[in-house]
Amino acid sequence: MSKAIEFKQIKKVYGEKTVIEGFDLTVERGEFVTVIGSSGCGKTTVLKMVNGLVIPDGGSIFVEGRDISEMDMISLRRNIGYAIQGSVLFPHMTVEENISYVPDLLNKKDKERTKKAVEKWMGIVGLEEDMRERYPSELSGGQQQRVGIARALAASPDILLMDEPFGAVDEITRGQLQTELRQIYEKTGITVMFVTHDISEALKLGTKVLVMDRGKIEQYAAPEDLLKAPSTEFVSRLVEKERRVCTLPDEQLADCGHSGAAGHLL
Ligand SMILES: Nc1ncnc2c1ncn2[C@@H]1O[C@H](COP(=O)(O)OP(=O)(O)OP(=O)(O)O)[C@@H](O)[C@H]1O
Repeated sequence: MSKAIEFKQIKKVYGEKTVIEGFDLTVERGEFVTVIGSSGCGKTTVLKMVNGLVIPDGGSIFVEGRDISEMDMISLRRNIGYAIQGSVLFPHMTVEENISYVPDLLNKKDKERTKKAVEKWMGIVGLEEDMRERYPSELSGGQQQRVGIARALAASPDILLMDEPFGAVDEITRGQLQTELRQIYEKTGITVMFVTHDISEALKLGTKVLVMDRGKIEQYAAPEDLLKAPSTEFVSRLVEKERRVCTLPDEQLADCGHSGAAGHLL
């Protein structure tokens, strides 16, 4: 596997407060990394540093092998999809216009190609054809979230950053969106970094889980390893409920499907 994202000795200071220091992380290409940790521990900051929305105060970040401080932000972001919680759609644009916004910038002349991309992604995220002409205010929260995901994916980025993208939807929609996202990931082989507060979601979706506390990495491991061998007290407490939901012996934990009902633990 080659490296998609690499953080080397990253430091971030807000005002007087150092929120991240000595942060090293490698995300291999094709990995689905879920990021979980206590509130305010720096998850969003880490994510936003990948697409240059937050600039580190020390260290280097490499995306697909290139130091992002030497790249122009437009070409960096072109290759990185970004979806966040709630509706961040352009309210004055239809569903179609929202999804085609970035592809339109990229294939200015090829309207047909953009139209096909919109059609394809609406289908994949489960949006009905007749929603094309609607405005965000005419959609439910779950539908708006789907448009947000389609928009993040429509330019076919190699990397997808998601910050609690399912935080504002009901449990059923959330389950559907999780399944759809996992299928998109399996079909496209995209590299994903996904921030969540929900340990069940982190274990269910991730091929690797990054557990953070106060700007530091507590553990970075496959879900089954987190359950089998939590490396700190913090991780142990985090996965405790999941382990109780799974009443299998340790060696079979990997097969339990990580589908416990722990909900929001943090
Ligand atoms: N622009 C900013 N200015 C000052 N402090 C900030 C800024 N952005 C974040 N912080 C602080 O940095 C710390 C890390 O914030 P961040 O949003 O990365 O945490 P998080 O783990 O994503 O939090 P949560 O889980 O609550 O969303 C917090 O203490 C936060 O208050």
